[in-house]
Amino acid sequence: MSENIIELVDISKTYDSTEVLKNINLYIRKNEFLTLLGPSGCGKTTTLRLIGGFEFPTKGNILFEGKNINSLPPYKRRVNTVFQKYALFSHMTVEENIAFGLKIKKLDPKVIKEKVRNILNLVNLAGYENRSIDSLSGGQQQRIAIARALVNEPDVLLLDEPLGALDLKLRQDMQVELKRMQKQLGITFIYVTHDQEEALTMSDTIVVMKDGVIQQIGTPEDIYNEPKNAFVADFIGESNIIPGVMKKDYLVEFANTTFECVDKGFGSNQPVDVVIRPEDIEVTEGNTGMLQGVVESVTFKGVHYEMMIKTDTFNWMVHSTSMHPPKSQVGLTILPYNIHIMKKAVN
Ligand SMILES: Nc1ncnc2c1ncn2[C@@H]1O[C@H](COP(=O)(O)OP(=O)(O)OP(=O)(O)O)[C@@H](O)[C@H]1O
Repeated sequence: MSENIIELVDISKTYDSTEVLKNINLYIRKNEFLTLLGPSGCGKTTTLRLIGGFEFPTKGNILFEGKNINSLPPYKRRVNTVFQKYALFSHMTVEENIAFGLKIKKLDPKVIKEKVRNILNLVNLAGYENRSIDSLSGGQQQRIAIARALVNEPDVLLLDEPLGALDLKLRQDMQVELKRMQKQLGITFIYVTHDQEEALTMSDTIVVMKDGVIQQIGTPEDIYNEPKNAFVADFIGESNIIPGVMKKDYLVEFANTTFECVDKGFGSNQPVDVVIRPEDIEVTEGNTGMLQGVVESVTFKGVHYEMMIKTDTFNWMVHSTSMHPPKSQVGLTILPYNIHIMKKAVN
């Protein structure tokens, strides 16, 4: 048996002659926390709905533990879903909401009570059995929605922007809690978000999508440090993206200057995108550095200063813990391993 729990093989999905998923190949390992990340409309929810069985692929195969489940209805898949709108039954108590699926399965009432108690412990809402849904905060309701899915002990939990409606502080707390639950229960989580920070915080694997095409699959570190193209680099964090030309091995030209870089084997005279993170540019005072510029603006961001620095050819965004005042002359230095050479984005 493969260690992949779910495999999407050459999946395409067309709605009214528009192809919204284009040849998706994705292998999801048992017990991993995998996140589908991308801008609105890129096909994240559609991918999740295909896995849940709420939609069927136009082309390709979906495998569960190696077996084709293309035509299996949702209730026969060992998969549960938590949607953004939690869809709890507001006229029922917490216990009735969580027990709903178990009652349908005709489990012994004593077993149901025990399971509800355990799952409420897990989501840190022990003793909430008899509370009405209306009396709970948004964050508590969301935890009940998660508890209701988890109590069925699915092998895979699909989560579609489950924290989207919560405010920032609560969202961050819930991110930590969700991750803890996932590890504790050993369930495979497939998580949809358009929030890059959320994806970086929680995931074992991130799948970056754009216009129905997978742009990159990797660990958060891979995606952040080695983005495959300018789209991924820009989406995953603020970056300086400059058109450049690979001159020959280890040399790239951009901003009218030739820089040493780490060779990617793209060949000579290739047009490329050069991506440089704001925190990877060193700023020094006066007529110094590899490029010379003038500070246009400074914004205090709490941990660092964000400076916009204008050189002859480009406006650079720089993050630094030391501040250089507006209008001051500065030098910029970029080390070879901080110069990321990218292919153009795929469509
Ligand atoms: N039932 C449908 N009929 C027609 N088009 C659809 C249907 N469902 C989704 N689409 C289209 O498919 C594309 C992908 O939608 P999807 O909901 O998967 O994107 P998403 O990445 O989840 O976006 P969001 O973050 O906004 O939810 C969109 O252009 C959407 O309009």
